[in-house]
Amino acid sequence: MTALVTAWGLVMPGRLQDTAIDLNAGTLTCLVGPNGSGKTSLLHALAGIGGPLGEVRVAGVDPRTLGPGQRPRFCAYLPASRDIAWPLTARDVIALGLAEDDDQGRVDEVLDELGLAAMADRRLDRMSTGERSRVFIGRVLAAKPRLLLLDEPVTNLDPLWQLRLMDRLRAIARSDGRALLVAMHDLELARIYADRLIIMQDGTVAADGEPAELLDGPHIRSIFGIEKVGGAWRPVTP
Ligand SMILES: Nc1ncnc2c1ncn2[C@@H]1O[C@H](COP(=O)(O)OP(=O)(O)OP(=O)(O)O)[C@@H](O)[C@H]1O
Repeated sequence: MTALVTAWGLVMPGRLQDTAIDLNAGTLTCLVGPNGSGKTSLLHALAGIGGPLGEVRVAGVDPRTLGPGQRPRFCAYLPASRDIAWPLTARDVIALGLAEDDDQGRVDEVLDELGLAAMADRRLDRMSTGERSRVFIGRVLAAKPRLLLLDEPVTNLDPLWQLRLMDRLRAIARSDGRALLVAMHDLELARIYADRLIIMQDGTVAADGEPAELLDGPHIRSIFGIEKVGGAWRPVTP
């Protein structure tokens, strides 16, 4: 199978070692790793945040070279920090994610999808943290990008919305043949939803494979310092 996304030569001194990654169409890949292991740095490198480095191709195109009108069609990035209280409405923020030839009607579809229709005209600074998170997620879903890069999308969401969002993300990958790379800390959600798991450690890919195999293998103990005891994760005791 030809990869939808190929990237190579991604290097950020002290943050990301020389990294290459391929992502297939129709797959949801979860990116896990301890704090400071390089998950956000890898997403930044792919999104071109802080300037382009290395090479990135999405369906043969480097999205980092495109203008704001076309780029959302190829790649969208959800930052981990969503505490921005802009005086904009949910509708305004989601519309920011559209590509230039998108129909504005798409905004209503996204509002519905994320349970935000009733607060479409409410300002971000008058929303709860989880509601605001859903609005920012709506912005990156708006233009149906081929590559979706999401940094901790379920943080701040209640349990029902965590599951609804992960269901939706998996369905988006499958039905539209897109590639999703999702950084997260919840290993059990990753087990349920990921088609593929990448474990980062010290700015590099330490393991890459089938989620259940990696989560039940030796990497979790050695990289995270936790282990399953009686069905629950516990710190490894010396
Ligand atoms: N802007 C920056 N400049 C220099 N170093 C940075 C910068 N941002 C992060 N780092 C360092 O790069 C390394 C990787 O950080 P990164 O944010 O990619 O980790 P992460 O896996 O996303 O962590 P977390 O789970 O805490 O979000 C860390 O050692 C961090 O201290």
